[in-house]
Amino acid sequence: MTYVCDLDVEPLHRYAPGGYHPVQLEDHLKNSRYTVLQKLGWGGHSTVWAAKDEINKSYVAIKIVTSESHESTREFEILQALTSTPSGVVGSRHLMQTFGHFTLEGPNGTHECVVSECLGPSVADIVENRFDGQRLPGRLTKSIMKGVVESLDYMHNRKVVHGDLHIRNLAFTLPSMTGLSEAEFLSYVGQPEIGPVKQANGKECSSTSIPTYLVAPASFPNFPLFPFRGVKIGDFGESFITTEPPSTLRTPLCVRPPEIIFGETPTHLVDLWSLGCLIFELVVGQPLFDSILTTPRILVKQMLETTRDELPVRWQNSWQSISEDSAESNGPALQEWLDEMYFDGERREDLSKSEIRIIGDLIGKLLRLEPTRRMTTAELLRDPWIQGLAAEST
Ligand SMILES: Nc1ncnc2c1ncn2[C@@H]1O[C@H](COP(=O)(O)OP(=O)(O)OP(=O)(O)O)[C@@H](O)[C@H]1O
Repeated sequence: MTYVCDLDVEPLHRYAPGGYHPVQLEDHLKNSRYTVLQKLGWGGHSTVWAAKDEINKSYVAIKIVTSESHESTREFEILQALTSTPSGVVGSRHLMQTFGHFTLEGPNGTHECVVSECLGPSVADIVENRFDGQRLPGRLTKSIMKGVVESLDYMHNRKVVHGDLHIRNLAFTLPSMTGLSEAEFLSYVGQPEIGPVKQANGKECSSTSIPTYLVAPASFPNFPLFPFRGVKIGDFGESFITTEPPSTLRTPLCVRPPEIIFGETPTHLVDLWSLGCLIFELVVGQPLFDSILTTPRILVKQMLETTRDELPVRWQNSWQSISEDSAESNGPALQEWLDEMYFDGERREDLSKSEIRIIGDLIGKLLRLEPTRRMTTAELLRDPWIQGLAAEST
């Protein structure tokens, strides 16, 4: 049976045994402790909902993982270990707070659920929707950069690797929602927009595995960028402890570190590569490496051109087998590319030429093909320019 819905959201075929749990607004979860009010988003392995916590009279995010995926317990344990530190500790301030986890039985199986703080729109969403796909003001960019470096340093000191760092996984911190009425909360995050699910022949949906309607992710129409409360790193679904690395990572291709492309076991050094890509995209408003229709071959060629590094010897055999032509460098090198992209005469240019030089130098030290040659977060935090930045948070 084929089902259709006019909303362009999570794929309907994933509402099947092993897949997503069919959630409807006003559903009560965990013995009625939580009431679902709005959808926050969805990913390859979960749908995420804003819910009222009837005990604490506050609002939380509940990530309901597909029933075939059992990684959320690990995600919860990592998050809890990271955020159990008092909130004043530098580094932990910029990590999503987590409150608990539970399991949910449904027509598609048993789903693990993680309860965490409700965050606002992602940095990518704000750039797209508020700044017309351009770039954030330089002051925010620098503050976010400092917060992310502090957080990564905090995580790496605790032997935790994020594994999926990019601007879609950075979300703006919301003001406190405790004590707000449901109507006030919804006026803030946005009223739910729903699209009915029908059978392809127009008949009503008859399967219990499939929701009767899908919900668009919250649009946060009244989200004020100022006063700026900082951003937090979310989505710890790929995170791991350095002593228990996975065999690979599912980081989006355009920010995937070269060692993952060449099949090496991930280490904390993957986050340093991703940080270099993230800083470039934050500053410029556009990803460093092509994100559309890219392939590992195109990507590695761009990495060689941009970094002007030699490919480590141990990867050269596999590179020969995937590259059709020689890897000669004919594109712009990193600093040249950063200058060209930042001072393009079309977008906001409120960082100075000397700041762009410093940022280019730091990105260059992170984007080393040989993972062990990358600048560490401890070294970044000793950099005088980084030290002079303020990471705003509440
Ligand atoms: N705590 C939160 N507050 C607000 N929105 C959230 C929160 N957690 C997740 N979201 C939203 O839900 C989306 C999906 O969450 P997340 O990326 O954690 O899911 P995922 O299944 O691990 O995704 P993928 O595996 O595809 O990366 C996010 O992009 C974000 O828009």
